[in-house]
Amino acid sequence: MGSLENQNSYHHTISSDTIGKVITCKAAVAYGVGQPLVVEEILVDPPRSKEVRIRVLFSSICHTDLGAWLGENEAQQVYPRIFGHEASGVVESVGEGVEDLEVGDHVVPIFNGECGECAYCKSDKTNLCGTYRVNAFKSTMTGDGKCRFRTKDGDPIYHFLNTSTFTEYTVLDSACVVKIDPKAPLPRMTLLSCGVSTGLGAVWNTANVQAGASVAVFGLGAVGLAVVEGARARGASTIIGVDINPEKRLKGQAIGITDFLNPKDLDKPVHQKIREMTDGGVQYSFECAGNLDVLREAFLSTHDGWGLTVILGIHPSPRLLPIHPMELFDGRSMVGSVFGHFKGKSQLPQFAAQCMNGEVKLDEFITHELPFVKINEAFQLLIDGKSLRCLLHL
Ligand SMILES: NC(=O)c1ccc[n+]([C@@H]2O[C@H](COP(=O)([O-])OP(=O)(O)OC[C@H]3O[C@@H](n4cnc5c(N)ncnc54)[C@H](O)[C@@H]3O)[C@@H](O)[C@H]2O)c1
Ligand SMILES: [Zn+2]
Ligand SMILES: [Zn+2]
Repeated sequence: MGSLENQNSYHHTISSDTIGKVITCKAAVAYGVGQPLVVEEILVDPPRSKEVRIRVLFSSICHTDLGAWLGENEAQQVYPRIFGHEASGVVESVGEGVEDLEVGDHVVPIFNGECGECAYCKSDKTNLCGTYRVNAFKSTMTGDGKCRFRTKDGDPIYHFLNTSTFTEYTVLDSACVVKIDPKAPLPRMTLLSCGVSTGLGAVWNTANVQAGASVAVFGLGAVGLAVVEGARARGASTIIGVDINPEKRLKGQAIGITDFLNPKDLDKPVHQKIREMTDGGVQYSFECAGNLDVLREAFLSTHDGWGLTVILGIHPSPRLLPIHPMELFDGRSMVGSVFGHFKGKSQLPQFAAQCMNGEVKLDEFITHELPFVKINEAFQLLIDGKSLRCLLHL
């Protein structure tokens, strides 16, 4: 395992020997809520019509994987299952009818697919595809409703978020695979598969933050810090980072927060403090902690009349929004953002170019690297608040 920089010229040779055949490879299989993942050999079927099989080279762990594995957030509880949705890799083979991808292409999977043809894909108001949108309650392939993974005993292993990347080989609908410039460093492109695109996109596409704006970001994990990076790149003049983990202050400052607040250190609710600091409230707040009490604080931190709160965190059921409808009469609004409102297949290549030319800085986001077999350690780093993204080498 070399350093990140060495891998910027990473190349993986794909042999044609496996095309059309079942592949035996290593995967990290979840057998139950919160149980350590088991790294073992599984069988991966060839891709069927409009599907693609990928050799996953790098995968990182997003809080959504953690929440699903802990049974905390909205997700179907079916086992055995292969989690993981933030990755990069190379196309090993393509099924019938796949025209835009070929063997050897460098790709990132997207959990929120884009068919390009349905009413949703043709609308510029949404990035939710009618067929391939993210669905936490789906655990099989779209085409035939079956699994492409099996245990060595032949039992099905279920899929997760259209992707399942904690495995050396995975099968995806081609609508959920984005081709990336082969010159782009794959280790860093892994971040574009979820966390960084989600955070940046929420600022650029969902809120459309402009230069000079004031912003508050609640939860400084990879998603929240990508919001910070997006706000910095747009020239926001005030970027307040809020986190209960004091270690996030330095990380936030390295990327671009102008102020850090730890709600535990305050003698008043954090929204009151933010309103005092910003002459009545920030223009934009972003909830990236997945906590409804935090969401209420984020909502009340914005200025009345024009404040906008963007929800990025995934919230547990069955609680509902923590606001009274009359509070909306004060002119604050709230909107959800999935995958930063990026239409993955059509817009991610351009975003990747902006990351490569330095407009967006990705340096701070990969804090750890581990071999795939140490995946449970990587989960623990995220649970303990020590890592932003731990890059697993498969
Ligand atoms: N909308 C989407 O498309 C999308 C995509 C990716 C992730 N997510 C969700 O975004 C959230 C963040 O993901 P991540 O990978 O950055 O997670 P993370 O675990 O790395 O970061 C979460 C941060 O929130 C902080 N936090 C926890 N409780 C808090 C509180 N009460 N007040 C302030 N800060 C608090 C933690 O200390 C941590 O720094 C998760 O809920 C995840 O499921 C949504
Ligand atoms: Zn994610
Ligand atoms: Zn579509």
